[in-house]
Amino acid sequence: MATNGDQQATPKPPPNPSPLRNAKFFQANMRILVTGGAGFIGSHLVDKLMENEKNEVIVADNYFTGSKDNLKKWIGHPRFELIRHDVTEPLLIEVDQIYHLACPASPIFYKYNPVKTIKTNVIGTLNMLGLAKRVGARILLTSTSEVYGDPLIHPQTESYWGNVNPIGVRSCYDEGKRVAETLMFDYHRQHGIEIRIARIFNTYGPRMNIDDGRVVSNFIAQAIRDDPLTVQAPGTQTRSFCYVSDMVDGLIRLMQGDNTGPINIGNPGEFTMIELAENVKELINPKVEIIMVENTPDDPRQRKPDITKAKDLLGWEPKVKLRDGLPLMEDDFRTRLGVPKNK
Ligand SMILES: NC(=O)c1ccc[n+]([C@@H]2O[C@H](COP(=O)([O-])OP(=O)(O)OC[C@H]3O[C@@H](n4cnc5c(N)ncnc54)[C@H](O)[C@@H]3O)[C@@H](O)[C@H]2O)c1
Ligand SMILES: O=c1ccn([C@@H]2O[C@H](COP(=O)(O)OP(=O)(O)O[C@H]3OC[C@@H](O)[C@H](O)[C@H]3O)[C@@H](O)[C@H]2O)c(=O)[nH]1
Repeated sequence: MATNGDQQATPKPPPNPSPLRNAKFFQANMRILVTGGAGFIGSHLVDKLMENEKNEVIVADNYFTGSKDNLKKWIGHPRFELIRHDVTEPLLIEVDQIYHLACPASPIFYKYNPVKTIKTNVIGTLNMLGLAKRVGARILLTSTSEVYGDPLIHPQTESYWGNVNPIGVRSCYDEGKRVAETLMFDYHRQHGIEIRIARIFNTYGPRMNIDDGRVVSNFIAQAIRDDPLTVQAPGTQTRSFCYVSDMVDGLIRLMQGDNTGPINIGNPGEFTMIELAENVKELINPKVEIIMVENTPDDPRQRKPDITKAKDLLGWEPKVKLRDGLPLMEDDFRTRLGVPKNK
């Protein structure tokens, strides 16, 4: 273990912000870009940012795993703009803040085209840092608990450097995010860019793609369809699940605060995948079967955030327990699948 990134930093003063920030006739006080804003977390973040009438929100998304449907209530709103854009290409706009989320997050999707995933993480982050540098914007990267790989310390603190396979099938994502974090700190140290890094732990909630492939969405869709819940062997591997409203609150606090991070944002409540399946069965469909299926390579065996930094520096901790969050997601999945509760 060694010192954390933000302790090593000797930041230069940030470049001048865009003159638009203080322009007399500028409609909104804060123009915010959300890359990946048509996705699961991004669209909930947009909802929250749009609640503030002083915010103007621009979403840039290539719709690989996201959808315009997630943003339909904002399309046509005067403070909202949606751009079909791939972050591996430069983007020339004027903004004050950048929430950089664009990247497929479900293992099935990020492994589908690994070269594109690593380009999104590396070239996409370079492009967004270039934009931040040109206009003097503050930029937040949604990094991941996957930077800890298959962690050898538990729970994971931000000072842990991780245990990552650099040539494995998950590397396009976890090594990609690690390079993205490096780029963030190099732009911070070399160019004085204001950076924020969130290390997000498994997040769930309404609007996840039904066939997203991640465990919570899989189990809920399976329970509603009366299909067996597919626990991947051995089933004793653990994850800690954060409800999306808590996640969005944490991201906004990090962006608005004074700390570069990296800061873990996640819910420390830890469950084995067998326990998660049992909870879904009990809450959603007591008749459903639980089966064991084959796992994929390099699946991390344990994962739980130490959130001391988030509590101390952001005054943040999650409020929604798993057993309260699952039914909220069930309602959304039932509506989209067209299967009412008492069919
Ligand atoms: N949900 C989680 O559990 C979790 C955990 C850790 C980190 N994260 C990070 O949070 C962010 C959002 O995750 P999510 O769960 O909302 O995933 P998601 O797949 O629902 O959303 C990702 C969005 O990025 C867009 N996108 C992908 N590649 C792009 C590209 N090249 N150019 C432009 N847009 C692109 C997708 O179309 C989608 O709208 C990601 O950066 C992910 O790595 C999520
Ligand atoms: O149907 C399933 C799907 C998954 N699983 C298991 O559930 C666990 C979680 O798998 P997920 O695919 O939901 O997500 P992972 O935790 O592996 O990766 C996630 O981590 C954090 C983020 O960066 C990303 O959203 C994603 O990479 C794994 O142990 C997996 O083997 C099942 O038991 N059954």
